[in-house]
Amino acid sequence: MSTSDPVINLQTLIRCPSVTPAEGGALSALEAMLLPLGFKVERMVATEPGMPDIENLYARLGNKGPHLMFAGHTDVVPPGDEASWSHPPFAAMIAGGELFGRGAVDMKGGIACFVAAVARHIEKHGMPKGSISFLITGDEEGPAVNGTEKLLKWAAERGERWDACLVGEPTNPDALGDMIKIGRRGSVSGKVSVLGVQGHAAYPHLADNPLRGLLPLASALMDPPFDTGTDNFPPSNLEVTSVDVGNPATNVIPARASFAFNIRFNDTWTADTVKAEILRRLDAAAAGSPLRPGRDPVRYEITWAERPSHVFLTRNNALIASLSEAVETVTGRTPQLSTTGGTSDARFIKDYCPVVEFGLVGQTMHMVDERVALADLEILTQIYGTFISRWFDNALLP
Ligand SMILES: N[C@@H](CCC[C@H](NC(=O)CCC(=O)O)C(=O)O)C(=O)O
Ligand SMILES: [Zn+2]
Ligand SMILES: [Zn+2]
Repeated sequence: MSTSDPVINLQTLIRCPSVTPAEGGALSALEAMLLPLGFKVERMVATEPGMPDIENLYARLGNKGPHLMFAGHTDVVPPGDEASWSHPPFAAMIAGGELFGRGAVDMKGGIACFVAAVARHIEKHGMPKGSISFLITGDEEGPAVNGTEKLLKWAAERGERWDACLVGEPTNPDALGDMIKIGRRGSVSGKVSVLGVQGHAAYPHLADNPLRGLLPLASALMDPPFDTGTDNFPPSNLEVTSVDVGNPATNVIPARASFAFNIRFNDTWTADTVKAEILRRLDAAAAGSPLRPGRDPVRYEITWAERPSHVFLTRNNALIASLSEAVETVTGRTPQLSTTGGTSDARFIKDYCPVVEFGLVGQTMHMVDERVALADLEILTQIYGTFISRWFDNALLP
């Protein structure tokens, strides 16, 4: 099997229906691509009480340093309404110069190009001047509890050490060469419950409507802005993502009402300081709510989602330069170095080695008719190949 063609690699991967948490044959297909290239491939199943077991894969080519890791995920989000797709989501059909299928850009496409780039490197230059590893999880789109975080720990406990990592998530907004991600904002979620007194809607003086308290508390979290951004990060931003009362009766004032929120925060904050600011805002709004004249302060409870995601910025100039130069060499374009968007598994990898992210154009990720231009698969393979050569050359400089 020729693994130097990213289109064939991607068709093979898309035809494995690996919707989280199913492995769907995707890791086995990847293993079959890596073994003939000389990789030592290991499969690791991660478990957590109350959660589905997840299959992950770690593969290494070479046994000396320097050591470059490629990281990503083979799990995909569900296809949604399959009848709405122009081509079946797991058929990997090609039409009009594009390859259609769930995971085409997020991010089986990135993995297909990793493999093709390594295969071509070996064909052209022989074995790499150090080691290349693939750290691939089946739990990125899900809770991410049995995925990259555990796989890294498992590999590190077996003595694995890495000098740098490239994550192949789709980082480009419009065209290949637009954007490299060099860090990510942090993320904290929580739920606020406002406590009231249940009663008859026609006798409100006998009750205490929690919705009158909820509105100023929710507003106080969203405005004013937490900051205006920093040198390396966009502004922090909090969104109220859900309001829940669960009251089926129109003539009953409910006993409690709650709202959920999520904040993406920059390096002005840590998870702890941003939580403290959220509490400060809630307390101020609860005490001074203009919607409750003459009443006691709003009573509320808050629960935080279990695991915050921490903000990070990669400062390894050699790694960033190797990737930027590779993008420029192949596309003629200078990529923006960005920390925009959501979090990724790079938030776990940054604890082990410097990490950057570059992949396909993300416009159709998670959508019906997710698809990638065949030309982009070829270009990304060339970028990854150029990056491999440059990174090892830089890493081996005296
Ligand atoms: N489900 C995971 C983490 C969710 C990560 C998610 N990331 C993206 O959507 C990537 C988008 C981008 O590249 O900008 C997010 O930011 O919510 C968990 O709960 O840990
Ligand atoms: Zn992804
Ligand atoms: Zn995704």
